[in-house]
Amino acid sequence: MSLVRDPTMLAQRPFVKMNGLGNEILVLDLRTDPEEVPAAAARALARPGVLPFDQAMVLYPPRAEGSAAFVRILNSDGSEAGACGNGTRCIAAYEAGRTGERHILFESGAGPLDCVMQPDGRVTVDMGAPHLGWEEIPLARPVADTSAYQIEGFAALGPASFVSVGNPHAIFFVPDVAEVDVDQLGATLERHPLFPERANISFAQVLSPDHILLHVWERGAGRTRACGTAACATAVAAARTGRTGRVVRVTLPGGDLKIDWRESDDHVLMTGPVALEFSGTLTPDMLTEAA
Ligand SMILES: N[C@@H](CCC[C@H](N)C(=O)O)C(=O)O
Repeated sequence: MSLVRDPTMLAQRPFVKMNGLGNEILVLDLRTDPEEVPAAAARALARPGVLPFDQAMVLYPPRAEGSAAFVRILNSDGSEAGACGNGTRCIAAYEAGRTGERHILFESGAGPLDCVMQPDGRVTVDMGAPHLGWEEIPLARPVADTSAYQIEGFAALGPASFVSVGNPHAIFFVPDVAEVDVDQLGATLERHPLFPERANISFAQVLSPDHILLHVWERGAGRTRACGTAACATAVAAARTGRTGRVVRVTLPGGDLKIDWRESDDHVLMTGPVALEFSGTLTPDMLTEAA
């Protein structure tokens, strides 16, 4: 990979714009000619009127046998994320479209991502086992019970549950998500001192033991129409606290995901639709913030 950090080095590279339940995903396939994507280039591309996205999934040459690509995930603010469920489903569909493969493996900073194309066009991704210890999430100080912890100053929300599925999540179970000011609370809690790496903030309403309504404020991207890892983390938190079973439907503003926290190996499986929007070529003016 080049060490040159001039964002315009990425000009003339192809891009594909996709979405998973309205979670806006930009795919940059740099496998044939790898190049660094600086944070400034990600921020420039994500600007309104350019290629607004929630996450960019950047594909690099595989490092392990059997893997299609090593994936780097960038939020629209240029920060790096360890995991992105909807983005992973999008790149699986992209790769399936390119190769005809139905079973695709990627590698990410958080570990392997095993994806399967379903006959109905939906994509399932195995997000691995959740991490529940306070150091793994991570939290700034020891919390004995990460399934229910009252954050000082937020008593009205009740206790939060913390889960990492390769990225940090805090989940609040509330009686009515429509009553929650997601933008104000999300922006404040994302940067709460309890989260040394910031956090994705979810507000969940349990409708029944197998159905959850979810609104999410994403770290590094703000309020989004869907967040796959938040759906996984919320399903784990809900099952852990006895609110639901281990298989749930999670309804987000952009649509439904099926989450299965598999008992046999503790892995979380996420299934949902993806959409291909358009493709094109990056130009220098897209890649510079001053443009
Ligand atoms: N939209 C994603 C989550 C992306 C990463 C997140 N914003 C973070 O910084 O951890 C998903 O579908 O999981």
